[in-house]
Amino acid sequence: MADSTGDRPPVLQVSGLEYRVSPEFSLRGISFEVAAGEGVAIIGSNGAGKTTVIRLVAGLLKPRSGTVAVCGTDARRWGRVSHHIGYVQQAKELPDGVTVEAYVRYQLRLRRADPGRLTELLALADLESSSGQYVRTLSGGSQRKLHIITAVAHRPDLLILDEPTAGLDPGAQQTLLRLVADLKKDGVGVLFASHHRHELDALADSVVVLHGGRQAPGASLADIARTAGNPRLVLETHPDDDPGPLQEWSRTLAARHGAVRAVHPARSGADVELDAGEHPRALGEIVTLAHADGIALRAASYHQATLADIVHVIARHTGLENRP
Ligand SMILES: Nc1ncnc2c1ncn2[C@@H]1O[C@H](COP(=O)(O)OP(=O)(O)OP(=O)(O)O)[C@@H](O)[C@H]1O
Repeated sequence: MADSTGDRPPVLQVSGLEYRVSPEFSLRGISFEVAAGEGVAIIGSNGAGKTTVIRLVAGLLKPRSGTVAVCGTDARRWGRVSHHIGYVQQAKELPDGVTVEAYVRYQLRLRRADPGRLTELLALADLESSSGQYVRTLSGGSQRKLHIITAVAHRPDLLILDEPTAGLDPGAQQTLLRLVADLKKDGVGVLFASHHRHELDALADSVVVLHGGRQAPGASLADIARTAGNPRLVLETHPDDDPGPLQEWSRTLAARHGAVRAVHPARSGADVELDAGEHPRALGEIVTLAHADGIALRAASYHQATLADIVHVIARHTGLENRP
């Protein structure tokens, strides 16, 4: 990890972690830190070992070697460190016939947290008006928010999340990411496993890249951005048509659309480079502009490297791809 954590104290220090999952798969030499208020993403393709690292840090598995220290205390002294940790598993069932209020009250008792936090926690997740609703009837996004507020009920220093927005619609994803970002601002260190760029953009200050149970040495968020390149739009005319008018028209786009960084002529049209980040509306907006100006398009498409693409490139560059 090359990204700066300033002078905030570490809430998690993982050093030389090794764990054998099966004869076919082991984690080897995993080392990283999470500082107070810092977000650290663990990324990697399917089966790279992300959940295994999460479960080791959450105390559900015991490492074969290496150390995990939480707020400066060795995690083998679990009784001393468990109250520093809040953990939200990937898929967690909620009970039948229990209201939101009753569930949060129960979790506060379970975690020996201040019972007076009920109102504050419900407000944090915007769940006040749902307090009388049965937890099983909440939307997926609200259920996930409920898990997060109960995981932080005892004011842990480290929040651990496995794929925080998986399965949620875009609106619920944004709400959830805002909730976790607010917790970071309050000084909670956040460790999360992720497959999605938008989660990194919203929460990550640094990154751990895994491939086949090993860690890409020194991989940083800057490497991710560099490897991803910028998103682009490909605008095409019919192959039998002259692409000149489309190319001529597309040259005006940089001045007319805020996300357009550069335009390059291509064989059957134009390649429109956008600024870094995600631009979910840019394609529709630019097609609308073309239509309004009488420009005939045969096809228009949006291209952005996925995290899986990026991880493969980093694994190849760092030599991890060919290691046994
Ligand atoms: N109980 C188990 N028995 C045998 N192999 C397992 C077991 N649990 C996990 N594995 C294997 O360990 C490896 C790492 O799994 P892990 O769930 O940590 O990966 P991951 O990066 O979180 O994957 P995903 O992105 O698909 O969730 C995988 O190859 C998986 O098949």
